[in-house]
Amino acid sequence: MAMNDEIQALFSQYIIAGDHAASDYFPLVKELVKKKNESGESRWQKAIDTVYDLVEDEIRTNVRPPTETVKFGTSGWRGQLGKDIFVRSVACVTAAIVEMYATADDSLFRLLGVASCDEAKKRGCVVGHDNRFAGHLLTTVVCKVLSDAGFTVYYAGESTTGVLSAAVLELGAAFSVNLTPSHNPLEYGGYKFNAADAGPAAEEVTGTITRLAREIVDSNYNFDYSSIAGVEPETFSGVTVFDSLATWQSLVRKNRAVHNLDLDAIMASFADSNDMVVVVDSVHGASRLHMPKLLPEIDRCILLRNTADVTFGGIAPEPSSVNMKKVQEVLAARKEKLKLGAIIDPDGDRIRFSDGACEISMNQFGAMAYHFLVVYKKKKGMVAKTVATSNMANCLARAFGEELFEPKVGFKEFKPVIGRALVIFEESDGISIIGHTPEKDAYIGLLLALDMVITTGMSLGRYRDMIEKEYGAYYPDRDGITVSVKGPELLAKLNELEKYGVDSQLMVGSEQKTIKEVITIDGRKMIFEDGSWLMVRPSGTEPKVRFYVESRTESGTNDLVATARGLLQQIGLV
Ligand SMILES: O=P(O)(O)OC[C@H]1O[C@H](O)[C@H](O)[C@@H](O)[C@@H]1O
Repeated sequence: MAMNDEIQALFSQYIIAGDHAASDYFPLVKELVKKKNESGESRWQKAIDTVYDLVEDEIRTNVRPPTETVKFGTSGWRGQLGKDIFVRSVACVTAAIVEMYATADDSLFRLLGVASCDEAKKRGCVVGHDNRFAGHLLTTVVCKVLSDAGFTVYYAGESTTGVLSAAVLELGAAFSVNLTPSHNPLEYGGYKFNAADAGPAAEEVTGTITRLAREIVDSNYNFDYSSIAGVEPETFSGVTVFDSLATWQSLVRKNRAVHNLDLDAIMASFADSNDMVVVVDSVHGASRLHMPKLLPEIDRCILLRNTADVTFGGIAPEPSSVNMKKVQEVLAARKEKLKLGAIIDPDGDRIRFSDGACEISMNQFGAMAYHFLVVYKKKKGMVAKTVATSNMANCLARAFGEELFEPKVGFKEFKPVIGRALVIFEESDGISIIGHTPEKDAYIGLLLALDMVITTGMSLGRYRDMIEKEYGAYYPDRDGITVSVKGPELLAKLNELEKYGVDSQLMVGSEQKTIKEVITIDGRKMIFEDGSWLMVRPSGTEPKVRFYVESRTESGTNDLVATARGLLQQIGLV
C-alpha cells in the first residue's frame, strides 16, 4: 500500500470529519509515531502534525462538559487533551480558584496560607506548564482569567513542578498553577494547584476547587477565545514573565546552611572531576530546558532526549527501568571511573538513577540521601517516607535514634514534617529535603546524587552496598494491574482482603508466613514476622490497583509479587 493510502486508511479509522467528539485522535497519533519510528520517514511527522492541528481545534472550540467530570486526585486534575482538558474547562477550573479565594472562610484561608482574597491577589500566582501539547495556549487562558480577576501573575512558561514550587517560595506568591499531568502518557493534560506553602494542596482545598469547578462547568460560563488568540500572557494586566530556574537556584543557595548542599561548589567539583561522567535523560520533558543551564557545559555531561517532542518519541514518559536503557547504554560506553545517570519525567518531579552497573530506585536513593545528610553532611533530624516505601529508612532512623514519619501515599501527606524531616521521599521517584520546597523535585535529587558521588568518591551502587552491609539489605518492588471497576465498587472488592488480619497466614513461595502487623492508612499493608511485607492500594491517578512488596532476601521479592497477584486474583481483580 502506498504511504498516503496507508495514512488515509488510518485517518479514516479514527477521524470523523468535522466531529471532534466522535474522533479519537490519540490512538491515531500513537500509531503514526510508531510508523515514524519504524521508517524514519518525515512524512509521518506531517501526518502527526495534521492530527495535532485537529486536537488544537478541539481544545480551542470544545464547549461540552469534559467527558470525565473534573476531579483533583492524588496530584491535580488529569484528563485527555481536547476531551477533558481544553480552553473552556481550564478556564472553568481557574475561575473556580478565583471563586475559592473570593468566598473562602478562615479555615480555608489557613490551608491556603493567606489571610484574605486581597492578599492572594497581591501576592499572586506562579503559572507554568510542562512540554505537553497546547501548554502555552492553556496557560495563556489561566493567565487571562487570573488577570481579569485582579490577580498578580508570574508567568514562567515551560518549567518543572519543583522549580515552580521554588518560585512560589522565592517570590512570596500565594499559589501556583502548573499545567501538567506529570508522567502520564502523551494524550493527557493536567492541572496542579499548590497553595502558599508551595506544596501540593491539601485535600480540603482541591475538594473545594473540584466542587466549584463542577458548578461553573455546568453553568453558562463562557470564555472568549478571541481575547487570547495570538496574544502573549505578559500583555495582560498584572502579568510578568520571569526566569523560574533562577528562583530555584536562588532558593538552593539561600538555604545552603540548612541542608549543607552547596550548589556552585558541587557543579564546580563535577567540572573538575575528570574521572566522572553524568548522563541525564529528559525524555523531551521540561527539564531539557534547564539542564544546560544547571549543569556544567563539559563533554562529560551528556544530555539525552533533550529536543522538543510532545509525543515523547512514543514512549510512556516515566522514569522506568525500560526507559533507563538509553542512559545505561551511554554510561556503558564511557571510560570514566565514576558514572552517574538519571532519568527525569516531563514535569521534573520524578527522578531515577543509575551508576552504569545498576539502577538505584527512589526506595534506596531516599534512604541513601538520609544517610548522606546525617553521616557526611553532619545534619541531625528525622526522616519521612510514605507507607508504601522501603523500610530501609525506618532502619536508618532507628540506628540514628531519630523519628520516622510514615504517611499514606502522596507528597502532600508530608506537610506535618516540612522543616523538620531531613529527607521526604516516596517510592514513586519523588524526593525533597529540608530547606527546600515541600514539593517533589528531581533537581534536588540530582544535586544530592552529584554530591554523594563527589563527596564519597563512590558510585551510587557502591554507596548503597556499603549502607546495606552495615544495616542490612532491603529488596522492594512494585507493580500494578489495570482495573475496570472504580469508586465504591473497587473499594468493596479490596475490602475483601480484610480477612487477612494479624495472625492469619499467607503462602509466600513455598513458605507459609504469618502476618504480624497490618497498616490500613492507605489500602492494606500486611507485614510478616521476618519484616517482609506486601501492600495493596487503589491508585489515585490511574485506573489501577497497585501492589508494593519488600523482601529481606533478594530471591524473596518475586515470591511476594506472586502472592500479591494471587490476592488480587482471589478477589476477582485479575
Ligand atoms: O495514587 P497513585 O497513582 O499511586 O500515585 C501516587 C503519586 O501520585 C502523584 O504523582 C503524586 O504527586 C505523588 O506524590 C504520588 O505518589
